[in-house]
Amino acid sequence: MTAAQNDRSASTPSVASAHDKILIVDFGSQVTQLIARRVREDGVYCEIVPFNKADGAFKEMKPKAVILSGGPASVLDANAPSVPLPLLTAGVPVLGICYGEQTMAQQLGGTVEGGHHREFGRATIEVTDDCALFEGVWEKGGRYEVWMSHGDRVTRLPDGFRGVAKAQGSPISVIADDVRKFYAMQFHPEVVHTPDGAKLIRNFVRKIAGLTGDWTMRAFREEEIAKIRAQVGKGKVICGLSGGVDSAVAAVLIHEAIGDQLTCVFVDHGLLRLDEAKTVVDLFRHHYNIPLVHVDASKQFLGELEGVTDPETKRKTIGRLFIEVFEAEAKKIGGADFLAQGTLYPDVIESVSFTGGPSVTIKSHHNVGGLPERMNMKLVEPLRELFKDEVRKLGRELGLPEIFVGRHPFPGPGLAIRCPGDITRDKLDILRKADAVYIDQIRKHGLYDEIWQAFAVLLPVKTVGVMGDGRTYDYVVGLRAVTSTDGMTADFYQFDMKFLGETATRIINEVKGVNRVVYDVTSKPPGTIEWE
Ligand SMILES: Nc1ncnc2c1ncn2[C@@H]1O[C@H](COP(=O)(O)OP(=O)(O)OP(=O)(O)O)[C@@H](O)[C@H]1O
Ligand SMILES: O=c1[nH]c(=O)c2[nH+]cn([C@@H]3O[C@H](COP(=O)(O)O)[C@@H](O)[C@H]3O)c2[nH]1
Ligand SMILES: NC(=O)CC[C@H](N)C(=O)O
Ligand SMILES: [Mg+2]
Repeated sequence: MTAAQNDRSASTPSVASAHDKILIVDFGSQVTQLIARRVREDGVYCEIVPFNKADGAFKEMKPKAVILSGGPASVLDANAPSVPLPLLTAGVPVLGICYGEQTMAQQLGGTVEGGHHREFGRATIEVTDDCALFEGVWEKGGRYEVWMSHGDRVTRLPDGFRGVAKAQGSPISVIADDVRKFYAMQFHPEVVHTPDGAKLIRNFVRKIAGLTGDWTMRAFREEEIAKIRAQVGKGKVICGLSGGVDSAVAAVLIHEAIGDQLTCVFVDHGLLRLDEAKTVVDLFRHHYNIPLVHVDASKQFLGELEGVTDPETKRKTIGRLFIEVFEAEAKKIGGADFLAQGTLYPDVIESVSFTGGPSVTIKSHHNVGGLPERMNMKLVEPLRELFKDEVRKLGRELGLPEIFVGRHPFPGPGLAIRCPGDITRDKLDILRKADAVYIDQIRKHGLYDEIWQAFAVLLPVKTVGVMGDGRTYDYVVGLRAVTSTDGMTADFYQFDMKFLGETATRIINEVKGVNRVVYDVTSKPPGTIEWE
């Protein structure tokens, strides 16, 4: 297979599953995946499929309802993406969001115009009529806060529709056809900045489309086990195990499915944190009776990364080397047909820009966008549709100890992407020590579980200091800590200054080579969590 085949649609539709399903048609919005989250929070299974594959997926999946995402295109452009017609004539309820509303309105005979009243960010909407979508949430005459991000707007209703809400930049902001159960809105109900958005989506999913909410982590577990068995047959599987939440959950799930056909491989690439290799291997062997190979590949990784400064080159080099190591290990156990990874949905979304409804590549996660073009093993990625908090739930469902489930995420490329610029053993050594002090401080103050992810970064700058009456010219360490639910958006953590001061003092006193510490107060967006 090729890396390009890893498109952002979660997987092939799960025909085997008997659950009520929703098909989300993706027009390339950066927040499409949040629609999926909201739907799943209602206990309803859903899959995201790019608009140009929606026709086939609709036939195969037989969803009970369809949701159309937003997107960067304009329906006024030539060759603008559209909804495959069978989705609009099959008699299933449809919810259009932003671009989804615009294309639905235009395809059904209404008019969309652009260029005059752009609305970005918070906006107020006024409900002008009752509507099934608003039931129990919004009332006629009420004004409510929503989040908008558009330039085009619907200016004439298609036949059968009525307008039920208006906003300043979009006088026909929510449209409804109760007979066909078609509803659409100009704002984004899927983002948390639309405070009642989740309830509106729930009304569509549960009340209007009548789905029952029968999708649970227990069901997911059973279905994935069946899928893994069907995919793998009697083949052998190697699972990349990092000690992180995702690969631990993937390994335990796959082991439940295929038992001793599975071998785990832990790669020490020389980019791990202080004592991490030993801790992970001991911990896993102590809790699980799953064969685990510990490979020391640090020479190979650090050798090839010498002099590499560009973040994407680092990521791609690391992605390729991981696969080389996995393939070598596969040979040693007499060949393996499959490579399992704990890839999650956000890894896929951030890595891939898909053609047709362009969402851009932010960074190539080593396990998705960083994979080499040609690979001998086929991928087994049972968590590819899930968000981190869902994986944690699944981990608890599988009985994994909290020490695995509650761990902060750690990126596969490791300290390589926390050492901007070129990577040397000396720099890695300094970074390891500083990071260990920082995490020790966080644990001592009982803050570990409040924080989603925390780490130190070694900046490629030296500054002047004065220590013991002498001049120093040493590195700067940046500290990062964020809160998040799924890693897609994040806020910096608000430590008190006393904690930061104490931590800076400890780092400078205990780590030779550092004479200054700074704290990163950037949220995501506009920053990302990691620095590269
Ligand atoms: N050191 C490693 N050895 C073997 N496989 C690895 C290693 N680091 C990462 N991987 C593989 O890459 C996948 C993606 O890494 P990622 O860091 O996103 O997940 P994780 O480490 O399992 O969980 P977490 O996000 O909590 O750190 C892992 O699930 C694992 O399959
Ligand atoms: O396994 C991984 N391989 C990667 O290449 C990679 N890049 C980022 N991350 C982790 O993903 C989450 C979001 O990170 P960013 O905000 O930096 O994109 C954070 O939790 C990051 O640590 C990675 N994990
Ligand atoms: N967020 C969106 O879906 C935007 C739709 C369209 N590109 C517009 O600007 O109106
Ligand atoms: Mg990890």
